[in-house]
Amino acid sequence: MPAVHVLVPVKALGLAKSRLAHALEPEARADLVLAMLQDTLSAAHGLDDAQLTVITSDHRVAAVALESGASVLVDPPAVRGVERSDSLNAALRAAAEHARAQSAGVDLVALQADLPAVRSHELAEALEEARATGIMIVADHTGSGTTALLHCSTQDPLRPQFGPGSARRHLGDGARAVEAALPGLRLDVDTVDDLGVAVRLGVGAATAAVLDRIGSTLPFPCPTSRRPPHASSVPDTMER
Ligand SMILES: Nc1nc2c(ncn2[C@@H]2O[C@H](COP(=O)(O)OP(=O)(O)OP(=O)(O)O)[C@@H](O)[C@H]2O)c(=O)[nH]1
Ligand SMILES: C=C(OP(=O)(O)O)C(=O)O
Repeated sequence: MPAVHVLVPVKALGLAKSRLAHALEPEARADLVLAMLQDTLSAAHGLDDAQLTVITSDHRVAAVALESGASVLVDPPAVRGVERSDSLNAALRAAAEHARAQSAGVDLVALQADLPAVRSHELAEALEEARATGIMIVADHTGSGTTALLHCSTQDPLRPQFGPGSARRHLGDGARAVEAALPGLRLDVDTVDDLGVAVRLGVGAATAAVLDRIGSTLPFPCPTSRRPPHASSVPDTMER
């Protein structure tokens, strides 16, 4: 039985990363989404005793997830193919129930899929804090969103409230905020500016390779700097 089950939701590629649509053609955007997912999963695989599940209804996303060693859960039927405001949280609730049915006491982490600069040690640090505290969030680099909801040492059902302004909702619902800096874990990439910051922090190998191929129109230098495989310190170019 795993000690922690990491749940990573990804919507259909045709709908994903609409805030990058002005800068990248649909196929390039899809490739970038898949690459950021790969790098996020690689970092999560570095956690001790972890099981990973990607929740998606997209076959290309599912293929990348399976190749990385994650399990795949299809979106629950009520939300499949429908852009409803709560479909993301419904998908996470269903996945959390599934994970708990497999292993009642498992810790849960609902993790964003667009964290190309995240490091395993950042996830481990957040998890350690949550194991001592209970329910915690990692707020995103803007302070308003949530990149991870950690649900440790509790039998309560997961209550994900992702979406714009989610940090405040999670905190209002009793979650505590992880205080450590964790710049890669906080950097969810939604805009071209976010992507530029991620490149300066050092993105994972999959994202770097895609940016090297598609990034000629982006306003920062590609080829990108790849992060060292076992980097444990934060570069001083870091921005939050
Ligand atoms: N499985 C699943 N994942 C979802 C769903 N809706 C959103 N997601 C994922 O949840 C995360 C945050 O979603 P959004 O902010 O709506 O979408 P995004 O693709 O990150 O960016 P925008 O299109 O620019 O809003 C992304 O990783 C999405 O792929 C859903 O209905 N089902
Ligand atoms: C869904 C969220 O983030 P974003 O829309 O930035 O991907 C969130 O922060 O809850």
